[in-house]
Amino acid sequence: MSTSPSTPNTGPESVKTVHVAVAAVSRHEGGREQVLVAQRHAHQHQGGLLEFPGGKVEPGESAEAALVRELDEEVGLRVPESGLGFELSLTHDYGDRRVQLDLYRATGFSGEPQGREDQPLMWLDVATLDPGDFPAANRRMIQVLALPARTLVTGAGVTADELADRLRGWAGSQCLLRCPELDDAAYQGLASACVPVARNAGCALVLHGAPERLAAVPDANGLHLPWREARALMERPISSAYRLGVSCHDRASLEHAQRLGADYAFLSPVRPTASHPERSPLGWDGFEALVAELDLPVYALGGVGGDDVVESRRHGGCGVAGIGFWWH
Ligand SMILES: Nc1nc2c([nH]c(=O)n2[C@H]2C[C@H](O)[C@@H](COP(=O)(O)OP(=O)(O)OP(=O)(O)O)O2)c(=O)[nH]1
Repeated sequence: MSTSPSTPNTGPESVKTVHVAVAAVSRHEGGREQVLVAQRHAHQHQGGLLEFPGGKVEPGESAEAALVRELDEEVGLRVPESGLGFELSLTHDYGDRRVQLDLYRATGFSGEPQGREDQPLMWLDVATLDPGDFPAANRRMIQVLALPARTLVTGAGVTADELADRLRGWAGSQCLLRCPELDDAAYQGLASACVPVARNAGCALVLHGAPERLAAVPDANGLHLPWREARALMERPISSAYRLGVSCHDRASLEHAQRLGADYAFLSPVRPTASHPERSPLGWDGFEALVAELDLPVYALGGVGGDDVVESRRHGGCGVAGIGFWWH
């Protein structure tokens, strides 16, 4: 699942790798993020399916320049390169064609979208995109778009006021309120105070612990199960209207999280950490080996930095989680 340059396959059944740049052209409607989606013509490769606008990168052209050109040619939008944020690069083998897809999020654009190649266009909510409507390579792209790149785990002794201070500058992230020192009553009081704080900061607030904690503070955005809670469950304990995460350390726990219908998992430790010196780090290759083949977005946790998002995604992850990179 790692990225690879668009070099030709030299194997016996040589299939050329086509380098394609695509954009999730993004807008906000009623507080929800929507992206522009087109339907591929029936005669095209992966015809009839939905796609993100974009196209092949010409020889000598950068992916960004290709996107600026394609978005104008295909959907009549003017997007400066500065309006493109890199999200993910992946390769996918369709058997008859191998594609390297570079996904960008386009936030700064002007013009009204129009299907210049007579392709139907629509704005769809990111949270409800159905990977089954898209080519297979888009599954991971959709998972990555639907989740924040960073999960900020709170440090010891957090208060609502301190959280308000610390969340400044982290809009768009997900905050995990982790307070192992608090009993349920104290946690409920703190969580209730933190819901508006996170909302004002533009962050999703995910509670940590047993499902009852979310039932007590239903305005939170989700629940993260420590492994000791997740292991005892046979099915998803909360509605799909909430985000569900699970802490995992090995393949068996990741597969269990996937069976539970989790929306994401943490996998740790990727690097050595002071908090768990007894656990041997997976390293990025170990991380990749565990998440490959899974159909579950996984955050890299343990000694990772806020800038390791691209590294995580290069190794099959959806982003990074941690305390150290934002709390200290
Ligand atoms: N534009 C776009 N292409 C995608 C997505 N997902 C995905 O697998 N692809 C694949 C389908 C195609 O094999 C390739 C894009 O090629 P293209 O649209 O420029 O060219 P094409 O195959 O339609 O036409 P041709 O020039 O090969 O005849 O990338 C996506 O979301 N958007």
